[in-house]
Order: sequence, then C-alpha cells, then structure tokens
Amino acid sequence: MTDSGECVAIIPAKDEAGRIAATVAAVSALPQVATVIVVDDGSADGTGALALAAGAAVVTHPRNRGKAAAMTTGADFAAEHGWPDLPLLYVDADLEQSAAALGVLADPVLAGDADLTIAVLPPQSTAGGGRGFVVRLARNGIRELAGFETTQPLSGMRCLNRAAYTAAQPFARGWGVETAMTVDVVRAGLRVLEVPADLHHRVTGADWRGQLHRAEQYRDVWLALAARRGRALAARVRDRGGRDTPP
Ligand SMILES: O=c1ccn([C@@H]2O[C@H](COP(=O)(O)OP(=O)(O)O)[C@@H](O)[C@H]2O)c(=O)[nH]1
Ligand SMILES: O=C(O)[C@@H](COP(=O)(O)O)O[C@H]1O[C@H](CO)[C@@H](O)[C@H](O)[C@H]1O
Repeated sequence: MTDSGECVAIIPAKDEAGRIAATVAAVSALPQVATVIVVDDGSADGTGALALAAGAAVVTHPRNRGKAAAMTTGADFAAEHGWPDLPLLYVDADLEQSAAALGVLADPVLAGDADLTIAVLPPQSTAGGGRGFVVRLARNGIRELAGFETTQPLSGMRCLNRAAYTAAQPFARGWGVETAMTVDVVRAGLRVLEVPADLHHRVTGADWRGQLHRAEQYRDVWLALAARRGRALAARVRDRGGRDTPP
C-alpha cells in the first residue's frame, strides 16, 4: 500500500489467481491511487494471498456473494480504515497491465468535473461471443429511466465520488450493479461521463460458460431495472398525491 494519491481503488475478485498480481501492480502504480483494496469474493484458487503478496489490502468473503456485494464490502472497508471521503475507483481484476490506463477515469472526478466516470473500452483482441442482448437491455433501460445515453453500459471500471456512491446505495445485486448505478446517479442530478480508456479484459466467450454468464447478467440487469421502474412509479404517485392534498 502507498499513502499518496487521492482515490481508493477497489478490486472485486473471484478466482483471479492468474491475473490479480499484475492488476494490483498496475493500479498501485497510478499516482491518483492512495491505496488498493482487493475484495476476495470467496475464491478457491488463492487469489487473496496473491493480492496480499502484490501489496494490496485484502478483505475476504468466506463464501461467494457476487460482484455487487464485493464492491460494497470494499467501500465499507475504505470508510472504516481511514478513507471515508475519497472517491472510489472500481477495477475488474482481469485487466492486468492495461489497468495502468485507469488514470483517465480518476482525473475528472478528482478535478470536480464529474461525479461518476465510466470507462469505454476499445475493441478487444479477441471477439466476444454474445449478440449484445444484455448490453441493449441495459442501454435501453438507462435511457428510459434516466434519459442518459451510454455506449458501454455494463463497463465495470468506474470512478465515483462519495456523493455519487451515496446516490447509488444500496447497490443492485450481482451483475445489475453497473446499470443501476448509472440510473441512480443520473437521477440524483449528478454528472456522469463516459471516458475512453485503453483497457483490455478477459472477453466473455461463446461457450456454455459464457452464455450462462450472459443469462445471469440479463437476469440481474432486468431485476435492477424493474426495481427502479417500481420506484419511479411510486415517486410519481407520491408527487400526484402531494399536489392533490389541500394545503
Ligand atoms: O461472484 C463474483 C463474480 C465476479 N467477481 C469479479 O467481478 C469482476 C468482473 O467479473 P468478470 O470479469 O467475470 O465479468 P465481466 O465484467 O467480464 O462481465 C472480476 O474482477 C471478477 O473477479 C466477483 O467479485 N464476484
Ligand atoms: O463488450 C461489451 O460491451 C459486453 C460484452 O457483450 P456480449 O455479451 O459479448 O454481447 O460486455 C462486456 O464488456 C464490457 C466492456 O464494456 C465489460 O465491462 C462488461 O463487464 C462485459 O460484460
């Protein structure tokens, strides 16, 4: 850990033994990063020990709880260990050396020009195996609920200040977290910015594992959007009730 810099990096990690050390090293070297916290989300492959050896602070979920829960655990750990106010930089564990490009996400938040930044990745070296169903579901839902256009609505690399973090609480579960975060932060009147970043991650393939991952993503994004539609409707009903109530 280092103690210079201005944001806290949080890396949710499940069975990332092959990649976590390189990712931690690249993130630790960013001048914008004060400390790196890895949340080992019930890994069975020694991810936590490797992260610790690479210099990260490590919090462990004894059992797998999903990406969103790991993100919350990391933020709680940061708040409890002396960084209650710093912006949070969320980083997927599979970026390896390319995580060195994440500074562009932190800069606009640290400069006060954005409350939430989201990385837009370039074309990856291997093609993905999906047909974009989840991406479209998320993009259309964000447009409908927040009137905001996204190019990569599922992108997990994000930097947000504490106002945006608070607006996004509680996180939607599992793979719905990114879509819901964007909706909640825009609807709170905060500023969201997509930023191109030269990041390279493990692309989800076309095999059964990849399709299962997409099915789980689709379910979680759908549930997150349904919950927010319900909230928006309840708010409209409340507003109408307020207007109809005599002073
Ligand atoms: O139950 C889980 C599943 C995934 N992850 C982490 O969440 C990030 C994103 O996962 P992945 O790269 O598998 O999904 P993608 O972003 O490609 O859809 C990675 O750092 C994973 O190790 C996690 O913390 N808990
Ligand atoms: O390329 C994308 O936009 C999609 C992958 O789409 P497919 O499931 O291959 O249709 O989502 C993945 O890539 C994102 C980068 O934008 C990641 O951050 C997402 O977590 C991942 O699911």
